[in-house]
Amino acid sequence: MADTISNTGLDKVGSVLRDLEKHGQSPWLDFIQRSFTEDGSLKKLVEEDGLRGVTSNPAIFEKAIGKGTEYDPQIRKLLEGEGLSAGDLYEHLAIDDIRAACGVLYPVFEKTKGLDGYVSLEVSPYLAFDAHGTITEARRLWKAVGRKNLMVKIPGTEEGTGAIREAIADGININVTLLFSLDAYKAVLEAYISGLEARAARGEDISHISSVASFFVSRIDAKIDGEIDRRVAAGDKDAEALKALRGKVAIANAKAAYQYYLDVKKSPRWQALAAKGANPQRLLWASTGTKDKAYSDVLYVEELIGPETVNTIPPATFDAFRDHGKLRESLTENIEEARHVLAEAERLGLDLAGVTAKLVKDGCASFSESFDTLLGAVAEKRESVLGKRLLHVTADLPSDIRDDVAESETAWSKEGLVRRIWAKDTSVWTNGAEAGWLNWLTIVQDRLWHIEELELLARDVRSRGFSDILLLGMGGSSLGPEVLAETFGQQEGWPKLHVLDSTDPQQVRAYEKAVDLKKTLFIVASKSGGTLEPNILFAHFWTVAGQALGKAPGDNFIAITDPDSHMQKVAEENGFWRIFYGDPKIGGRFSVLSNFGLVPAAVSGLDVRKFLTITNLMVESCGPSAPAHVNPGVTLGLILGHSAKCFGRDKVTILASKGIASFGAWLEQLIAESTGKKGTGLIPIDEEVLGTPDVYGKDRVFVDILLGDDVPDSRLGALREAGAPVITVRLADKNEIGQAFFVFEFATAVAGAVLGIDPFDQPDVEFSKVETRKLTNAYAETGSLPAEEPFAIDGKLSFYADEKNAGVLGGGDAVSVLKKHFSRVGAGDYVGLLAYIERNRETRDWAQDVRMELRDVLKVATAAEFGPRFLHSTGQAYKGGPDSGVFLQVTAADAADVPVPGHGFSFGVVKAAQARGDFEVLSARGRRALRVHIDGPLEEGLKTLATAIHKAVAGA
Ligand SMILES: O=P(O)(O)OC[C@H]1O[C@](O)(CO)[C@@H](O)[C@@H]1O
Ligand SMILES: O=C[C@H](O)[C@H](O)COP(=O)(O)O
Repeated sequence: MADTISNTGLDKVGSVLRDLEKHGQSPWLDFIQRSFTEDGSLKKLVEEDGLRGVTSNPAIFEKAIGKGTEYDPQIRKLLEGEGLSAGDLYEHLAIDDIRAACGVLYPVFEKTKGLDGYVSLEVSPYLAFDAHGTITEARRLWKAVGRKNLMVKIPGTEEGTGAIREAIADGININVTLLFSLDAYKAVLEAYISGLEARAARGEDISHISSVASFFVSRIDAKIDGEIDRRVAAGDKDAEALKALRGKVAIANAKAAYQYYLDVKKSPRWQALAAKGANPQRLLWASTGTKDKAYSDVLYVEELIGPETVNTIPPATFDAFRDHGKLRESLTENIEEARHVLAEAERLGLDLAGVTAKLVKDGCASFSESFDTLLGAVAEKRESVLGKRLLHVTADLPSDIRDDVAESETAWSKEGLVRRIWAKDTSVWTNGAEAGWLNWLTIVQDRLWHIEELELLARDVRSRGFSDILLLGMGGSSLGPEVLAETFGQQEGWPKLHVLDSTDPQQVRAYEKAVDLKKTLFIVASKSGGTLEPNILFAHFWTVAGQALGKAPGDNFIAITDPDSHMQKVAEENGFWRIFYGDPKIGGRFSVLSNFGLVPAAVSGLDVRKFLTITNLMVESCGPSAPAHVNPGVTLGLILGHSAKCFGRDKVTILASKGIASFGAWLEQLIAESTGKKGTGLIPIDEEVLGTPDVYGKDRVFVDILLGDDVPDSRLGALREAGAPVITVRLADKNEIGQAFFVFEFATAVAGAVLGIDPFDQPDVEFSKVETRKLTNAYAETGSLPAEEPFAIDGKLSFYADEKNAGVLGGGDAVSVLKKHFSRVGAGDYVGLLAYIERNRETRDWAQDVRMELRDVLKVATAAEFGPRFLHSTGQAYKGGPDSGVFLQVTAADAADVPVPGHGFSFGVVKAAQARGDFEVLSARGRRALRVHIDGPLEEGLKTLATAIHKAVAGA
């Protein structure tokens, strides 16, 4: 079938199409395309064939916009300014086309006094079963197109029917689409009439409202004929009677609908409306292209000609009818025969009601599919036009994972899961409390609307001449700011941002020394406001800043916290300079694009408006109108989720370019705390140096986050060849880091859906907090932590474990205990080194050396973490995730302690209690956990421990 009208025959005098008018039927065209309107072809049809209207649908727009390059210049232009989504772009293009066609048809509209000259634009097919969504969209489109000769197309589903009534009462012209059954048509006509009545009752004019009921024809025959053929082939006893119905049922059904129309028109109820100027809702024959080549190619035009009707004819049929169509008033012919056909169909069990009901469903689904394809094509064009303004996610996957992910993308599209995420539909996850944690989806736009607050703050901070900013917070309140501080560095003329997320006394002192206390702006960041660390860090720095300044330092303190939190009270009571609020519907690890990341960004001199504007491009890329297969957040999430769930590849190994190296620490929390629960989840592995394929098991997926033109580590090639999945996330420059935050947030939500968990809670973190609280309370009461007994001692190293672990590890020297511990590591496990010591360059190097040796010898994934920082990050997964972790906790005697003002304990005590609380929960969860405590100087103890580990695993 031709996609466009050929102009052959246009020169013929007296087009037969024009003569349809003599029978009271208006020919409309079931087709729209920009070039066709622009080059005058549409106008020619109006002038020479008497064309009186145009209809479009998602499948038609898919062909027009989704294919070829005709619309590319406009897409490029539209994307020059603000960041539009695929859905926004489609709507701009479609509305322009509809308006242009409305312009061509307007003379017809005027000449026929509003009877004809309409152009139809369909509401999103995704809304077919959503009454509220449909009416909202119908109103929006009516306004956006702004043409009197527009008809908004609404499906005649049950939900659509309610919207139709409202739209008519509003005075919007409606083309009801996807009508197959007489019953649905009756309901729609009732909606039209009652809509008019409602409007008339309000004393409003009803004479300008126009509506058509699009009754689909050929699709019915295609279905019924298929069933007939199937039964005949199966040797049905009624084969002959069935064959006699082939190609007849759809037309008979249409004729029955027309009879109903005539009856209603005669009714007193209609007459009353007619007296007020109401126009009848004409029947429009849709789906009139012949689908079965055995039939005449003009069957569904020739057989449905009658007064007060419309036939919207597809291009090829239009040409064919012009060429050899015959005119006669066929619609009112042989009504009895039509009734007989319908009765026969019923007698023979062809189930017209069932077929038409299914056709509605299938019709909605297939328009949704076309819309997906269309939006997908637009999204791809958008991505290519935006080019380096967007980060790019690509993946190199082994075929089994690739196929699985592709299948899942199709399922995600079919089930509308992207839109359901945006609609906060909890059934995407566990039907739990997820809806209360989804405002991160819209926070970028929200913050852009309030950007002046942040810009004002930035100006004020700059004018006050601070030298440093010290942010005190944990997890989601610190890791995002830390990425910003490390990625962008100190901005010229702005204070330097430091982030402190530790209770280690040495570390606290080190930060205190690193800043000029008199010229430092302190940010206390805690969403809940109740987290222990920011509260005690506040107590300490409030005291030392006060001492340095010689007065209460409230003017140098800012709080970022959720409304009504304990921290808000603290800030108010102490006269903080400013308080900024978080959104309580965003969890900590999803909060970096809220004030928790933006306030530190603004005060350290980053251009937050630019940052958010760039980030918003990615929000749109992952938006509700970006179908699964072109949605980078979905692709990323599905790969991560499926690799773990179906292929045992649950160690997400993060590699990052030097310029954005700290991103991994933020990503670790997001992935681990979100997915690591109920015995499942993804285990992030950050900062491992790449090795050769032989040091890896089959439990890895690699995520390579590259900046600019950085080339991937050459060793990745060998891993890829060895069958490891490799995802590349490429940022054109650092300013796209906000896009990286968002795309991983979206991906994590998707991976959570794949894993069947609630990605927004953190059930196991709470337990170690409880254990810690018990211990600090005990200390405050008794002046010491409860005594504990090592099960083995070797010089300055003492070993602790629960009874079960101690039983397995036995006594002996350090090497033998460690040997037994690491001998429990098997394929698919990971080793977690959990160090409750100061985190500085030297200790990080130490931990890195030890973990790399363990990785290379044991050939398993390794994590090197510092407490209590990781407690608010990967700690959740270590306790609640898969039982594949083998942990070595490292604690040490503090060289010097720092008291916590106003509390009966010190930082050293808190850190010790946190380590013990953490260890108790690991043990209670049955994990393979060993604690080694270092007495004496730390550096020496770490060396001894590293040597013991080396010996323990040598030759393993
Ligand atoms: O911002 P808050 O409430 O102090 O919490 C800090 C961190 O602690 C956690 O609740 C885990 O303990 C994280 O989810 C969060 O990011
Ligand atoms: O309004 C027009 C309908 O969307 C169209 O006629 C459907 O035709 P089809 O059945 O050929 O897709």
